[in-house]
Amino acid sequence: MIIGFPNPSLPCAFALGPLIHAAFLKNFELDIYIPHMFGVGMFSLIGLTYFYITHAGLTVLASIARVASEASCFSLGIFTSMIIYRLFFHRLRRFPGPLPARVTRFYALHLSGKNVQYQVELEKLRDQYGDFVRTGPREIMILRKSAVPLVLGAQSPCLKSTWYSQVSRKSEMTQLAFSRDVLDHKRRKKAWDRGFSVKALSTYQPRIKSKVDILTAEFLKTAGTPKDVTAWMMMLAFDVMGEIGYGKDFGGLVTGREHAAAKAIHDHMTILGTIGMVPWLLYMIQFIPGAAAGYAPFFKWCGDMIREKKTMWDPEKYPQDIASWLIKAVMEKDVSASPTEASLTDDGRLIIIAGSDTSASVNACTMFLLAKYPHVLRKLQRHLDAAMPDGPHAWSYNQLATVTYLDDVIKESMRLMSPVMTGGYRVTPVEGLQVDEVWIPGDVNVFVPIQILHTDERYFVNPLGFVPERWGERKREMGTDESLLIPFSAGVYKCPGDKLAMMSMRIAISCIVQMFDIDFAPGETGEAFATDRKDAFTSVLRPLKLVFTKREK
Ligand code: HEM
Repeated sequence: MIIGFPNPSLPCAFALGPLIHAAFLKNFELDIYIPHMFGVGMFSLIGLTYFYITHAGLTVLASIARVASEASCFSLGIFTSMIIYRLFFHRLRRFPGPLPARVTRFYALHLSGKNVQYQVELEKLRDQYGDFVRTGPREIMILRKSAVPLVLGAQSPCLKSTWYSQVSRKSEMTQLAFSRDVLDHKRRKKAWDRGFSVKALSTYQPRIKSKVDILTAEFLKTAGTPKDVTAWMMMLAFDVMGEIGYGKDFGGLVTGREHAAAKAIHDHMTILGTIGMVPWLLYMIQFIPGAAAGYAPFFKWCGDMIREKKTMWDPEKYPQDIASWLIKAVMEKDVSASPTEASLTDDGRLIIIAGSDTSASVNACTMFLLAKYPHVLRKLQRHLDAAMPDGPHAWSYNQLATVTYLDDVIKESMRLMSPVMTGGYRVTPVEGLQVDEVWIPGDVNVFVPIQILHTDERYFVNPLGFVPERWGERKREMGTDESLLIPFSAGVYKCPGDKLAMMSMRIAISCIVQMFDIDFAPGETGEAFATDRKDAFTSVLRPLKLVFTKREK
């Protein structure tokens, strides 16, 4: 018997749920406050239990049982309210989409978790529901070419969505890519851009070539025997980014083994890519002791490198790598400087994460496509031979500028097998966004899935064919719209490393193609490689066995 004390009945606890939801939860960007809510929830439960024991004369067990049933009723009230609201009253209620997706982000996690091929699941949703699909309680996937400038373009009013708060909700504590503060992002991007200037790129070019030389020497040594290009292109990309990013050698190409830092990233990529479907879940995982332990070698490597570079800083020396450009801004207290030690270290990780898997994926996919379409390989070889008739010894980056077909091949490879498949999530401005005949309300997450757009038959003739000529000699005939090729995204959040990536891919692909014929290894069809690409924000590829045979003169 409790006399004179608050005695909330179970119906009261249930009724409190919708009240809290209507007054508080539904009006905030909850994703980033989930840990706080858990904290408040736990604190309240313990407090209430203590109260019933000390002030209401209940035994410990009775008190726990009572709080548990009240908490269950309260949760039931909240979830019932949420479900009813999301289904029948939400501003997106009229948009088509699967029922569970309207209710919870966990449905996206379920779709992604099936086979880590979210891009395939999204394609099915597009086929079933059309160009505007409600893929989450407050998320719309848009498949219209007019959405590209509106959502991603330089003049777009859309900002980065909650997806980018998965590490911290404070921009000054995170890497550039996760900065949601417009001014912070704009300021900091200038430091990155300096690291990709024409002059900086010219210092990187011979160093990339020297890494590619190690790779081609290895291919030459073992010519005719099957090579896993997925693994080798990854080691090349990491060695390149170690060199260009930090002036350090990961040593993958020489040892033939993945560096511990690289392995730390790859071991967790698919799981993190999937959990990222529910950004607040990913945000919370970092608070679980030991959950990020697998990443430790990578975090340590980047942290050590940044510290070492700061200690050895020489203001007189022209920066030789991307990290040095970022550190230069910090040392000179430039406005573009990474604001905190934490954000600088996180930027340091971004250098490797952003620059390696993406380029590795394009290189491996291009090798696959050249093996599958030998007439394209032959044509590219003819163009390279014409530009550099004296063969590999006369290879020159300047001469490559005349081989426009090389860029056509790379672009077509990125169109057909985009290394970033789904792409960045944005949030609409308060006044909403008009896309053709459809008005999307404000404060709604939107995205244009890159891979599906790239293979949309309305926008690309023969969308599943590998036709590099669509970017060159047949551009007009095929009506190619370059603005719809967005492997590097677009607008203010566009990849600043695009020119470095293009340079690096040009060097790698031209050197390999100039020296070798490329075929599938016996028993390898490339079928699984092509169809089983995982979508972990950047793509994760299966091994692919190819044979590189030295070309006859
Ligand atoms: C083929 C290679 C590459 C592809 C396809 C690619 C693709 C992308 C895409 C799609 C984004 C935007 C992601 C979003 O909207 O959230 C991005 C951002 C970024 N990329 Fe790349 N990238 C590549 C290579 C590189 C390289 C070599 C670097 C050099 C370190 C780099 C650095 C960055 C950075 C710093 C951002 C964040 C930009 C921002 O938030 O403003 N990327 N990249």
